[in-house]
Amino acid sequence: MDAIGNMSGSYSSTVGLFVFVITIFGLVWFLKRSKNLPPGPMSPLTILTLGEESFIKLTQFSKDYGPIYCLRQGTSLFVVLNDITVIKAALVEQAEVFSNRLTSPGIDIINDGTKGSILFGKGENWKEMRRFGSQAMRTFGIGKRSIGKKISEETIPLISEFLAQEGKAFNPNDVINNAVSNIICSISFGERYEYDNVEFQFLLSCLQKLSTSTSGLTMVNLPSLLAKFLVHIPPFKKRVDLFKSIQKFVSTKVKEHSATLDPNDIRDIIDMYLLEADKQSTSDKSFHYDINRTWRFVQDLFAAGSDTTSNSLMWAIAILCHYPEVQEKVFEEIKRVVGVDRLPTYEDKGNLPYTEAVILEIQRFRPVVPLVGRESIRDTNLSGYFIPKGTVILMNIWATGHDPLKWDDPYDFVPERFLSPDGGRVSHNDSHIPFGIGRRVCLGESLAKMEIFIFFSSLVQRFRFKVPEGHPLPSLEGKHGIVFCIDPYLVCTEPRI
Ligand code: HEM
Repeated sequence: MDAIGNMSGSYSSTVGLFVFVITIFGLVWFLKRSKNLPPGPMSPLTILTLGEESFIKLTQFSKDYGPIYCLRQGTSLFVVLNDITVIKAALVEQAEVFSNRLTSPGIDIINDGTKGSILFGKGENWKEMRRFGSQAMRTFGIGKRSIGKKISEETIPLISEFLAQEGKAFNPNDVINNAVSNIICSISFGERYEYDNVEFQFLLSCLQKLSTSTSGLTMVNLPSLLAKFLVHIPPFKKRVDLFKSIQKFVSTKVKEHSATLDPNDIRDIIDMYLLEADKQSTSDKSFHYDINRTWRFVQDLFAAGSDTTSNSLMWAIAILCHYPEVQEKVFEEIKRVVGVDRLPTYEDKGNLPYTEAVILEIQRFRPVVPLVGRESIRDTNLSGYFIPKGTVILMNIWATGHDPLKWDDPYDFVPERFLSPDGGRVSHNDSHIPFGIGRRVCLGESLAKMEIFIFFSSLVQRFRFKVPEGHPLPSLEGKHGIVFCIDPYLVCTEPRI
């Protein structure tokens, strides 16, 4: 018995020693890795307490901790980049290290996987989708089949809808969203829809519900096992069902396109995708294109391009109501340069510097994507600090646009800051990055600029926007989901022509 007792005693002291050594090693490893991290608040719950205006609170932290600092949520490390110098040092000078989007196996499950996704894709799959997306944008966005003409055509029903309100108070959100989404329908499906089309409205309602349903910073730690369970219960189940509806919608279009595909006449993005899928089926390259995942690419375009552009226009109209003198100056410039007998086109932009400066200032003053999440794919050094692999990187676009070292009176709305002293030219500021920066810069930047310019200048040419009598000015506080949205408001229009 004594021998057995001695054996078990020496066994437990060996295990105890082993645990002790592992703990010491773990502690040394942790301290080594924690050494030289950027400064930041110590609480492991800071991210959870940020709430809706996370980008504003994150900007305030930079007053205490500087342009680069870190936060923790449980075991996840977040590094926030708040000025253009650190953002360029990371996302441009070390583009490869920071080229992954913020995601996790858990989030990926909730989002129905990332295969074929340009927005959330990683590694080689993302690179191929990005190459494909850039080619698609060149061809259907700004290239030979210029979308400028289609956007100008879409202003006609848009203006009709505004006229149909006959000056009564209304919320312009739905009609603007119809026009903007129709542009993505044109490049993706090769067709636009009437605004009362049931199919179209069904698609938009799914996309709308998806963009407001659960997701975000606080889910970074979501374990895959839990995510696999959550997708079967509300509200996550609803998200999965919405994905299925969009998949069904796009798959019908894919079938129709397959049946009529002519490789010599590529009509839209679905045709381009089908052709790539066909090419890859006969090559020995790894398989990136899957016809059953076409919907994912198209859905990403809507997800990234619809709410962002609509909300930019919604902010624009609200801001014009707040600054009627700016609205009059834009109208006067358009009247002088373009006249009132035709609608402005994208080609007029170079001759309308004040109009362009107002658009740039709207995007600085109220950036619709104030915060962008990325992830480091390996250990690295940034601005003298150690950044471990897997760190969540937050690019604070709000902070760069409101940096007092780069802008005079950053919280004031002053379009002239984007003009040369004589007002004849637009002048740029490198801290103005509403479309992000680096390898994952907005794929639809050129398209969005075109849409915003054409819709905005056409609406201002045709209407004077006013707050309905007895109503308050639209609130400029906004709500931060994935997109920084303006709160619903009412406006009325006075036709100018
Ligand atoms: C006012 C309108 C828009 C704004 C402010 C905006 C802004 C942004 C921003 C900040 C990013 C992240 C960039 C980064 O990580 O550095 C992004 C990504 C993206 N945007 Fe836009 N966007 C707009 C419109 C559009 C449109 C119209 C489309 C296409 C139809 C589009 C497609 C995309 C895509 C596909 C990505 C992901 C790119 C990637 O991960 O490689 N966006 N956008």
